[in-house]
Amino acid sequence: MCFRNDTPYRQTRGNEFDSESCLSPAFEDLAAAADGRGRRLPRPVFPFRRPSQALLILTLKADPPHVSASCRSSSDLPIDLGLALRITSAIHARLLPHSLERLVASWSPDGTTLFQRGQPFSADGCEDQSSARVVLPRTPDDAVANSPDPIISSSPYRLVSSQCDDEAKLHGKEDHTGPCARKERIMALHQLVPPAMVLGIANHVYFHHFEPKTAHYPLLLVAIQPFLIAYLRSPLGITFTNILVASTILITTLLSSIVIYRLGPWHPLAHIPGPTLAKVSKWWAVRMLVKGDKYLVMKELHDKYGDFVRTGPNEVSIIHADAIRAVLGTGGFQKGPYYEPFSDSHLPSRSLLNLRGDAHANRRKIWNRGMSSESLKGYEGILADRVQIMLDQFDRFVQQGSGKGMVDMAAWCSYLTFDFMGDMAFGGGFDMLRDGEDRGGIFSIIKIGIKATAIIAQIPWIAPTVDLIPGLNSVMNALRNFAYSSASNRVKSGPKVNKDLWYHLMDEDGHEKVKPTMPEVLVDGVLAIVAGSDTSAFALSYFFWTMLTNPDVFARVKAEVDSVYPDPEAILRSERQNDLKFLNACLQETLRLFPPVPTGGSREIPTGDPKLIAGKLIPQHTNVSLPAYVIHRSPKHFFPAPDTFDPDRWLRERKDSSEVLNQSVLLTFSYGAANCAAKHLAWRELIMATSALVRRYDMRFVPGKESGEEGKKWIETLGDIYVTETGKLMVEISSR
Ligand code: HEM
Repeated sequence: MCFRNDTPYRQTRGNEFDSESCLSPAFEDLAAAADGRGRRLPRPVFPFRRPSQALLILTLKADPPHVSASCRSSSDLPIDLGLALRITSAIHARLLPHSLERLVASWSPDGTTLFQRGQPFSADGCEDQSSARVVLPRTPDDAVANSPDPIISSSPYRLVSSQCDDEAKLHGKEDHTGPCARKERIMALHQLVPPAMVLGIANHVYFHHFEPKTAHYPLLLVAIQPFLIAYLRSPLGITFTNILVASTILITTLLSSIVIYRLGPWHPLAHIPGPTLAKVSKWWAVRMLVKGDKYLVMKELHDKYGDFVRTGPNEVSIIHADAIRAVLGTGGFQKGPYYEPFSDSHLPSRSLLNLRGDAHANRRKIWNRGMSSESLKGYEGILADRVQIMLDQFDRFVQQGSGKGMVDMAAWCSYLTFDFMGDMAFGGGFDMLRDGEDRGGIFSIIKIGIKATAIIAQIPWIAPTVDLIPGLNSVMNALRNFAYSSASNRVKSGPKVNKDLWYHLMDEDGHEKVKPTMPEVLVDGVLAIVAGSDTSAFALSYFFWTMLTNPDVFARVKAEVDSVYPDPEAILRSERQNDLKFLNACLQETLRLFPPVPTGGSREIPTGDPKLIAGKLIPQHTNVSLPAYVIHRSPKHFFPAPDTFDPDRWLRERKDSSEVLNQSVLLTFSYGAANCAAKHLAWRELIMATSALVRRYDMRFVPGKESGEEGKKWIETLGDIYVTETGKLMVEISSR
């Protein structure tokens, strides 16, 4: 018995391999399983489809010498060994190349290599030449193409592969680029389809049940799987095309499965109407945030669908009056994942806006002390100083402009509120009013920060991943650095004569058993600036815009302010502010029509049974939002003319029974335990700034080629980015 090859070979007759008794029982089992004739092997180590694929794993586990010991005749040996080698190569060439070498070497009686890899082995003189032909594979493709395994060789890939071989033989050369080779590759790609589809669906089921809190692991998982599929399933292994095809199929199946589930009648929110795109993905809402028209879209949707609209796969927007107490009131729900990105993950503490339950109640207690009537009285001096700087600057513009000054009212209102909040939270820090501009750029940083955060808040689970991307978190870094330096200045300067918000948040008068930590005060200081400056600035801008677009109303406001404050020098004293009834009504009406937080965040239904909200069952983990802008304009709550600026609706004695003024749905400052912590402070700020400016100046839209038409269109520049962003509001001022 002999084997011949180009490489050294050995005659085996007469040595121990001749013996019939050397057939190992282990190998006999494996061989039987390999061709599917004998009893099946127990579960293979890897979940391979074919019994023959399990062969080598078990063969290798069974120790290669058994393989060699089993060979009785020339035909046995090459078939079985060849089968093992080829299958090894086809499936494990990358995993077990050394095992392959070892297998060959250990078959050789003296431990030397009998064949070399890649060299053909023929069995001249052997009993069964046809089946004895062994080609040790160069590549996994070779291995499959030459496999004597009936299962491998009967696969579509094998058929094409052998046709290609035949064609190559016919033409006397191998063609790697021709149609045959292409067809061969396509057939190989087919092998990727079923596992990629199965994994796509499996991923959906997994993500659905174990909702990921970050995108790290899902992204990693989805990125790795195409490699595994290509590696385990394709005869061509990990190639660029294989990865591309496997990922495309996997991701397409995953997305299709998600879409089908979300649109299907089995979804727990299927009973709530809404736009199809919104039901499918929150990316729909990202588009609104980028455009800034969320408040308008929500209004349109509620006009179309009614009180309940499904605005996301797991999100419902409600404008029914009963929902306000159910969601925000006592026994309502906690803030949902929407708020997560609003926390600075680099700081060990969360701001009040992002605390829940007892932690929120404890911190809110400190804030409430800082917002008591006594504390507010203490802040008046700080506020009056800043309003005075604004008046001085405006006077200067009027003087320089020979009696007429031109100001961007939106910008100046922002300077006022930022400077005031800086004084309150960190004992100073901004001087935008004095500079007439935002020299430090902090103003724009905050704006960009809020917009970016509001966009990410639509898909909060990507926030931690985005945070890892260098450069993208530079906005938060800048804000944090600003807060750190302001805080250290405030600590150095010590308590102020006028107690500021920092004084209370830091518990400098020692009310608390456990003093708040520095990071806690820091994040709340930043919150005060972010939550307190933009909102109040927009409220002021809206007010002046509504005045300028309603000159009759403006005239009545002026008359009231003049009569309450005949002495212009007394305007910054707050004692008589409550007498400004019409001004109050105008502010109330402005904020009804244009709430500075137009659509806001959402609350999450906790794990457990569905909750009944305004007559509808809302399932667990649904995020419920109550869009103030839409609620405030509903004819069910404000009638007649809910879209019209009509301050008198707040003062009229209601004679007409059809008139509706449902104050209980006003969400300008939100509602419940987590409503605006500084509502009263904000109101005082609005009254003081508006009355001072109205008392001192006449105003009109800057006249120009469109005779102030541009000014009237200012309202179209409003963008809803959780708070509001606006364009320039150019106003001509002159002394009264
Ligand atoms: C016209 C001006 C203001 C308006 C319209 C306004 C509106 C709001 C609204 C709607 C919320 C709830 C936000 C939510 O739940 O997502 C809120 C929360 C808050 N606001 Fe204001 N705000 C104003 C001014 C201020 C000022 C001046 C300060 C700061 C000193 C401030 C501090 C806060 C804080 C700390 C919270 C979080 C309260 C909590 O979660 O317990 N706000 N505000």
